[in-house]
Amino acid sequence: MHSEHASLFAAYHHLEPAEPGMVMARVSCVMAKNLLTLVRPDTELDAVVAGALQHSAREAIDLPVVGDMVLADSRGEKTMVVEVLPRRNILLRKSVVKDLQAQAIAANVDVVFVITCFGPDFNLRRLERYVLAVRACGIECTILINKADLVESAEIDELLEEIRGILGNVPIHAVSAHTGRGMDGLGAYATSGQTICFIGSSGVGKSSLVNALAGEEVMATSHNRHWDGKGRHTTTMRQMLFLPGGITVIDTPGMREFAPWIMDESQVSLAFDDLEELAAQCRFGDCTHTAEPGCAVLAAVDDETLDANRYEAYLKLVEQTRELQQRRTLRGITERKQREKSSSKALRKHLADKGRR
Ligand SMILES: Nc1nc2c(ncn2[C@@H]2O[C@H](COP(=O)(O)OP(=O)(O)OP(=O)(O)O)[C@@H](O)[C@H]2O)c(=O)[nH]1
Ligand SMILES: [Zn+2]
Repeated sequence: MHSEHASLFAAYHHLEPAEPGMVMARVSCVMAKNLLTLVRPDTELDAVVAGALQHSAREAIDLPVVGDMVLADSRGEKTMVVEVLPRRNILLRKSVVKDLQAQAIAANVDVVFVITCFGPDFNLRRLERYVLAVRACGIECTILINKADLVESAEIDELLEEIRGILGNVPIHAVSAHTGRGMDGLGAYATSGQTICFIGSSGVGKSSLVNALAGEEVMATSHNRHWDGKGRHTTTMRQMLFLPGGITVIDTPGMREFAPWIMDESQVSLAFDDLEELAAQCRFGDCTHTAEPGCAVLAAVDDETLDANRYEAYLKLVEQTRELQQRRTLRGITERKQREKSSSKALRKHLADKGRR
């Protein structure tokens, strides 16, 4: 039934539990916080997250996310996910609700399609943030610019050139879900066993592209989708779809913002390999590329071989990363002190109770 996961299950084979009733499965949908759907090569099952796993999770991203490989206990009335197996990768973004926290989008992904579209809403800076976020997670990224049917060829070429100038060598495809233009170029990604995650703002045509890739209507688009009466569509959960040809698609709801989640500076360099190459030629090993003599990065900005906006985006990200690291360290210290305080209080109470007995 779900033979598309065969290669992934093969890769995790050594972790398959021997105990009867324990199964290895992949998370295909996260409905509520602890209500999940799992798939195995032969079946699909509903599950809940075991209490112990919920309690041991230090952060929300430690809990199962769509795409995760998990171990589940199917002996009881309800199948319970007891462990999240080591992830090959995880796509994260900065949480929009909780400062200093990451939000998990999907795990064990082969390629992320960052979708945007031609038209007045196109925003280069936003596209840059999406690409940064994906690359900073060490995941391969491809840009699809949809609705190519709405513009002239010359306009398409101009925009592609501008993006390449700024983002370097990211693969870009101008496509149209409506006419099928450029869809052939996606064949290389759409091979059996691959997991493709679609991200992009609402209305860029993610669902339409999934359908075009599938060659049939596997998803409702905004044309024919049900609305919940509050102006939102009802398919807000992340979900996995299985396309003919053994391709797994993880579709995400349209997101207004996709801020990169970056915990240390080495991740910044993952997203700026062009800049790092230049940095290797700076005179000083600890060059900050802001004022030093012999800085190859500044020289490249001066002679315009490095885009000034890209340079600024880099500096901003490095600064944000340092600030975030500092704040996380401070928060860690406060939390540790609080824990110490409450455990010594508990100990004192325990001793006092013992003394009374
Ligand atoms: N002209 C044109 N319109 C398109 C194309 N692809 C999608 N659309 C239209 O764009 C609108 C949004 O398409 P959807 O596929 O629902 O977009 P989505 O990104 O899935 O939206 P969310 O689910 O809200 O994130 C619909 O009216 C589509 O008909 C295309 O290639 N060309
Ligand atoms: Zn430098």
